Amino acid sequence: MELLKVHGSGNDFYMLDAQKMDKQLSESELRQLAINICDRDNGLIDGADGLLFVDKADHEGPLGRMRVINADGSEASMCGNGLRSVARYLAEENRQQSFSVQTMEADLPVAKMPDLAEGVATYQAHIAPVSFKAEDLKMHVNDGADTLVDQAIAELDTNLKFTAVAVPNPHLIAFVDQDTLESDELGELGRYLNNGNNPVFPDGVNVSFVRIIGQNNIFVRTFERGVGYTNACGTAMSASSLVSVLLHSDEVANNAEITVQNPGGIVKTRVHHQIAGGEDYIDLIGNATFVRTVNLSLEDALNGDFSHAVKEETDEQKSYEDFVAGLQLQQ
Ligand SMILES: N[C@@H](CCC[C@H](N)C(=O)O)C(=O)O
Repeated sequence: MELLKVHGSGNDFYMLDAQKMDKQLSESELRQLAINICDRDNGLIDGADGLLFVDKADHEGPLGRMRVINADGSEASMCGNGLRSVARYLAEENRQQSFSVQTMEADLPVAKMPDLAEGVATYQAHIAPVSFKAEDLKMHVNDGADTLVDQAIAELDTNLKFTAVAVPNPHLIAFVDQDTLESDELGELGRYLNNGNNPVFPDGVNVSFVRIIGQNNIFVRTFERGVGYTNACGTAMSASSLVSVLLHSDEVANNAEITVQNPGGIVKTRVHHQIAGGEDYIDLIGNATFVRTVNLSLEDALNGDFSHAVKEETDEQKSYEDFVAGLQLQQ
């Protein structure tokens, strides 16, 4: 079995192509594989934030299908950073540069973009569908409110105001100052809202703190459902860009290129908020770095034995690190 280690802005995954396997995985095997491989202490090399499972699409149109399994074995409906790496993988396997990828709720357009820097392969992913409805978020706040936009949550012990949006995985977003951004208040919220038995988000939620740095320039830090703190979360950065346009349009503009800084580097977004009606969507542009290939037996991986894994590093991680080091990032 060959796995490909990839990342988008430091949000890292192992990618597995079902069509290159000699047996079909059961659902329980897929989840156990994700849990074993992603473990940061005992997993495959340095572990990962999740497993990207690539397969052929089950209908005409898309070039392939992406499923994303979090490090805890839960499956999510979408993965923005992962979709860019899947797009690159399918582009190179099929010699195409613009196509769609089947995801849980939609076939999403993806495209190769000009490299952000030498050796930094760059792709764009279309992030949609977008919903602010409590039922789509599986959210129960403020006595059954239908939406949550720039409001306090009565059920939480915090003075912060939040906006909840599904893209389509669920995100809870608050604008904060630098001190709060650097505190563990994000972790406290994230751990509680993903503890599996809270009344607010019983299925969990990705929680992000956002600081507006300047004109069309934001910083996003995320505690992810099913993972914990990550270097970046593509859907969270996309959702945060949309909410920034809605609530801070004087600083973050619709239909403009937004720089989104994160602990793992940067991405670019472009929000398409359909003022005259129509579906909102966000373009997410950023690196799709291939770090290494790893060969190991499926049996070993399912047993959590990685002692016989054979790895081959690329030189792309150095290119990405040089790119980030060269950025004039504002904190
Ligand atoms: N990091 C991903 C999101 C992965 C799924 C998320 N943790 C969830 O459970 O919704 C991204 O880049 O969007």
